[in-house]
Amino acid sequence: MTKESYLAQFYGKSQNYTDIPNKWYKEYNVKKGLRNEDGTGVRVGLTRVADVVGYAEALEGGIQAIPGELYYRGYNVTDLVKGKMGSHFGYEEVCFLLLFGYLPKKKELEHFCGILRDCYEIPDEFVEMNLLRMPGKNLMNKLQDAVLTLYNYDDDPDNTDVYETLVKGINLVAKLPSIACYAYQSKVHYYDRDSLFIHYANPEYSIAENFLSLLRKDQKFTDQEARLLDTILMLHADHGGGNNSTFTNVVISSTGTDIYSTVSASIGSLKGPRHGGANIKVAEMMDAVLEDVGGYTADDKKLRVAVNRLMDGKLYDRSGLVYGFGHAVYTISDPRAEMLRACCAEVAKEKKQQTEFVFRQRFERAALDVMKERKGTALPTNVDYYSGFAYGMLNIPRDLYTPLFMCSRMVGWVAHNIENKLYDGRIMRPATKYVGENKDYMMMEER
Ligand SMILES: CC(=O)SCCNC(=O)CCNC(=O)[C@H](O)C(C)(C)COP(=O)(O)OP(=O)(O)OC[C@H]1O[C@@H](n2cnc3c(N)ncnc32)[C@H](O)[C@@H]1OP(=O)(O)O
Ligand SMILES: O=C([O-])CC(=O)C(=O)O
Repeated sequence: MTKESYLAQFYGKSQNYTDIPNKWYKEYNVKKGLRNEDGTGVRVGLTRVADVVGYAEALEGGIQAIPGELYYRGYNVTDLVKGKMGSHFGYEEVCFLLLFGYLPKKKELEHFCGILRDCYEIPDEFVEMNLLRMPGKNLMNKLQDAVLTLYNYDDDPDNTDVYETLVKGINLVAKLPSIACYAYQSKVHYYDRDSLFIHYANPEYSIAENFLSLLRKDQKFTDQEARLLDTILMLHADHGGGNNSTFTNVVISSTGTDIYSTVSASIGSLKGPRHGGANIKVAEMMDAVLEDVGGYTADDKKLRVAVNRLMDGKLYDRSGLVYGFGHAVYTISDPRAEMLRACCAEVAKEKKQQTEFVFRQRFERAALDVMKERKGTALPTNVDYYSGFAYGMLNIPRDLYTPLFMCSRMVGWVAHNIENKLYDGRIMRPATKYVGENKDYMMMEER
């Protein structure tokens, strides 16, 4: 027998000793996934950073489904997105709002943008040693690694004072888009065998403009493209304290560890396909669906069959999931998906990608119908369903979909980290119930 087959044998045998029957969770009142019976999340904190509204309390008890809304520091994100139209870039304004709690005056925003832009530059040796010499085949893993390495570039990395956390956090918000681009160029060069180019960050640019300029060989982009990316960044900047990566952030930070360790853990969480990693899964799933149904002209019946095949684990990754649908808080709709759908409709016209967009909408309708029929409850389209489509129209490669989500969410992680340090501060330490038996140790020869 090989070593591996011994391991498989031990693993098989272990099931007799380690099983936890499902009914015990109910018996011991354990909230699986930190969820209540009705699917709502167990309350683990108080926040004034953002409000994710997906249901109301019904008069007769329980919850009532309502259209989703998202507020940053009390401002509806829809209004924030509308408010920047034709004037400033909105992501920086949202960063200010999330970090400081109020909308900046013009001068305040200018100063804040100046501070951010002063942090864009990445030291040459960091790029050479950590990104070019050590390319990563998955950018989220590489970015975890890069963030941990930034610890070494900080003179006082273990200082976790609130103000220091703010300063270090702003530095990360400013630097990570450039690092993500460079990590991508390195991956493309060394793993995908394509040409390498590394542009320098431009301190005149907003974060969205800077990202497009670093990514493209000719560094050119249109204002419309930068504004679309800016809107996407705004929509991903925060999602309350309960989403997995933000919760991870405060759990880790509650031990008193440094911000680099904390953020690296959040990146690991966001990578998961049931969280931020769903944006890449949607893109791959749509390729599989397109192939399965025979192209864009497939009728609605074929699309419904494809949804059923996905749910039965017979198509794509066999997980049974239709990526880009369902949410832990939103019931009827995710406001970010609604906004992104509208943005995509507009840009698809200009980019002549209406065939793809119409197909995506038709698949969405088929998925919503089939999932409602099979699950008995509506599962909403979530932010990840249209974000990848929008990135695609900006010629942003798939490798960068989840990293872009991460770059945007960094500010939310920092804001919640600070809030938690200020107003909770206690080490997170929930409990588990031991449900095994205690046994007397047996000497080797007695077993
Ligand atoms: C930025 C973000 O993180 S947004 C979410 C991105 N993730 C995805 O798009 C991945 C697909 N979606 C999912 O996996 C889930 O909907 C999650 C993780 C987002 C939410 O999970 P939960 O809140 O635990 O799911 P919920 O309790 O609402 O699910 C109810 C039922 O619908 C099923 N379901 C939920 N979403 C989906 C889906 N997308 N495809 C198929 N079935 C689904 C669940 O399996 C469950 O079925 P069951 O009752 O037969 O066991
Ligand atoms: O809130 C959640 O669980 C997931 C989500 O949409 C996000 O983090 O943006």
